Amino acid sequence: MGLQDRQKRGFRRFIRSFAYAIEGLKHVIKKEQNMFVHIGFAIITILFAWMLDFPILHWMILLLVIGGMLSLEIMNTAIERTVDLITEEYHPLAKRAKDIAASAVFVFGIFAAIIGILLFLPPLIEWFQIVFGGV
Ligand SMILES: Nc1ncnc2c1ncn2[C@@H]1O[C@H](COP(=O)(O)OP(=O)(O)OP(=O)(O)O)[C@@H](O)[C@H]1O
Repeated sequence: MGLQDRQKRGFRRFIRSFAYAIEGLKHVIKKEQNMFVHIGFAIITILFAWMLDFPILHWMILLLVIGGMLSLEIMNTAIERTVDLITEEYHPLAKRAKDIAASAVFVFGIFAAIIGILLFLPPLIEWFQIVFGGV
């Protein structure tokens, strides 16, 4: 969207904003190693949830956590790039901004891991008991 288009409204602008969002998404997937790792974990957890036949409520929690984690990582990347745009020199405030943005991902990651344990541990224990219980 050109800067001159900012005042325009309407459906075409709405659709174009989707195209720009997809452009941003493609960029982080291709260029950001952390994003690659998060997507890998997301795929593995979804496969496990499917194998363990998660109930609908557990699927909803899992997808919410995955969506939150990926969105936060994308927002962290946006903040990193904005800081890089402002300065390429070492600056304590640039460090502070990047570290704080990264800490948001870290905090969400800790809670995502706890939720993951709460969701996966009981059905995994049950699965082990069924498979190895008779041994
Ligand atoms: N301009 C800067 N001034 C001071 N410290 C910085 C600056 N840029 C980065 N840092 C510090 O270095 C760390 C790593 O930054 P770097 O730019 O290498 O990676 P990133 O921006 O965190 O992520 P990516 O590897 O995806 O670019 C930051 O978290 C921050 O602590």
